[in-house]
Amino acid sequence: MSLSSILWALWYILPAYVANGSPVLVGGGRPIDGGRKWRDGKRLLGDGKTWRGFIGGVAFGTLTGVVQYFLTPGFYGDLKTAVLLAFLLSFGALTGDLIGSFMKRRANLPRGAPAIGLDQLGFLLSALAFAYPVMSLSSGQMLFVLIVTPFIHWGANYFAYRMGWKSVPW
Ligand SMILES: CC(C)=CCC/C(C)=C/CC/C(C)=C/CC/C(C)=C/COC[C@@H](COP(=O)(O)O)OC/C=C(\C)CC/C=C(\C)CC/C=C(\C)CCC=C(C)C
Ligand SMILES: Nc1ccn([C@@H]2O[C@H](COP(=O)(O)OP(=O)(O)OP(=O)(O)O)[C@@H](O)[C@H]2O)c(=O)n1
Ligand SMILES: [Mg+2]
Repeated sequence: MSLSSILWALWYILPAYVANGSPVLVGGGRPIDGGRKWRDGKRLLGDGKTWRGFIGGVAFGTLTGVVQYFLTPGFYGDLKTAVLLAFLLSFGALTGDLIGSFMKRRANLPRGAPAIGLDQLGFLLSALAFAYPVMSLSSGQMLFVLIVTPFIHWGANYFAYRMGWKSVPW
């Protein structure tokens, strides 16, 4: 695979990364599950999934797509496509994140406990699936993004931990 197709793959997926990373900075407040429990007596999603994090993440991710369009209009064709793609990548990423937390709670893992694989790739697979109908990566590019995202995710989380934004480095 060429270097340029690798760089375009990272450019394509960037809104999903911003959407997934920004709740750490903008999240908080009322949890999406409203404190409700599932029939197993555990929380539906937990206090780590908030409305402010979800909506803020979708907003920043979508905004990223607007900025990307003005930097590389040719990649998207038109602004509408760029915005729709960024919205679907962001909404997909954060929906995948919620599904991941739902699964973690069912597996009796407390908020913030690591779930290797799910934490690093759940949001990504969901983002790719939501965005697929609008614009998609080649299979080689998808494979590349799937391989590098766990490393970027770990790097970003470690960075956020060192900055004091997160209490755990994962
Ligand atoms: C390849 C190796 C070994 C290392 C890579 C090192 C690397 C790429 C470091 C990135 C450092 C960096 C710029 C981090 C962003 C800071 C940040 C906000 C991190 C928060 O990460 C939280 C984490 C939450 O994950 P979880 O919910 O799944 O547990 O999110 C992971 C983040 C990513 C997968 C994406 C990485 C982030 C970016 C490429 C840029 C994201 C930019 C923002 C979030 C800023 C937007 C915020 C606002 C308010 C505008
Ligand atoms: N929809 C979201 C997603 C994340 N966050 C914030 O971002 C932090 C890190 O996100 P994440 O690692 O996904 O949550 P965890 O606290 O690890 O919870 P879980 O075990 O459910 O993944 C959360 O603690 C929370 O402060 C938020 O407010 N709203
Ligand atoms: Mg976590």
